[in-house]
Amino acid sequence: MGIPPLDEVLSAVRVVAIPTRTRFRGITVREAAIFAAPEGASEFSPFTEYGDAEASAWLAAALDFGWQPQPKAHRERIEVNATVPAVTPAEVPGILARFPGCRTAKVKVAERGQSLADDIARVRAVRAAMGPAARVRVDANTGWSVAEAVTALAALAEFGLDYAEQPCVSVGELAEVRTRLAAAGVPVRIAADESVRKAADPLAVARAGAADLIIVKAQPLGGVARALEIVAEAGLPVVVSSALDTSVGIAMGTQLAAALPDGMLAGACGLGTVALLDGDVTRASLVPEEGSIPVGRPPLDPDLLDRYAAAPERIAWWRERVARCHALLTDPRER
Ligand SMILES: O=C(O)CCC(=O)c1ccccc1C(=O)O
Ligand SMILES: [Mg+2]
Repeated sequence: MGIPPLDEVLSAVRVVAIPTRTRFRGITVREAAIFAAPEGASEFSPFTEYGDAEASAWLAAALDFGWQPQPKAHRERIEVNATVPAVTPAEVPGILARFPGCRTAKVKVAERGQSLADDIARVRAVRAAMGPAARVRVDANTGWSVAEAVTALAALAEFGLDYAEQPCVSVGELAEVRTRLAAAGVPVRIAADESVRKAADPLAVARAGAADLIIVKAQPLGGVARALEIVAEAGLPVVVSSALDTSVGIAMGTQLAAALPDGMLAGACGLGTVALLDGDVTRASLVPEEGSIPVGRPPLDPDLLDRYAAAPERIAWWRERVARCHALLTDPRER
């Protein structure tokens, strides 16, 4: 894949700072670099604490989506899950209301500073609000030890869980949780997220048999085409997810989900998160309607790019980050 020259990339970039409607991952303002690129709008939005080596995969994805033709879409809409941050039970109905028609919810658990009792109360509130037929998932974002994961998932299993996403940090721990839950007769599947998107080897988890399914995200995996290769090699069912992107980054996710062969998708995708933002860069936001979002590339809105423009020092910071990551992708001496 040819990488466009840095001056062309920098002349296409805008930087936005969009408030979130609810604190998520400790974030209350989401910053993103948005490109008005030849193939359509593209997004580069690694979290600000990520180093350049990790962020450069996100830039490869943004340049691929903005400058290269994308694979054929096999579907027009993508079913999405409601994403429930680590809120109190009283806040659950308000969060779910932003995801109209969604029959699957993914609930954040194991948040730092909270207890298992908080997680149980939150999952109970989600199950109560959605009814017995809904699918309920949890995402611990590596927050548990093996022992904590087994205890927590045995307790949460009473609410009927579709799967538990990344209960622990390492591939070895995921495998152990999976084995211990099976031995204890606890019917909870394990999904790998960080073990795919942050690992030097995204296929290690599949090779080790450490998960029942994998979460794939286009930006951290280096783009739609690379993510499709990983899916094909992993041979496990897939849920496509995002990283709290604007509708432009979500569009990259819909492109990936729509390109997957039938039968690979393990249910609703985690692509409904524009509903958690208090703004966007397009008037055609990819927010859930009747439980799904459309596949496609929404046009950038110049007024919204102005309204959410980041402060000058943040724009400079992002432009320098783009330049450093671009160098990592193009200059062999940087490897
Ligand atoms: O999968 C979803 O429902 C939404 C995306 C999500 O949870 C997320 C968003 C930002 C950073 C990390 C994660 C994650 O899946 O761990
Ligand atoms: Mg996750």
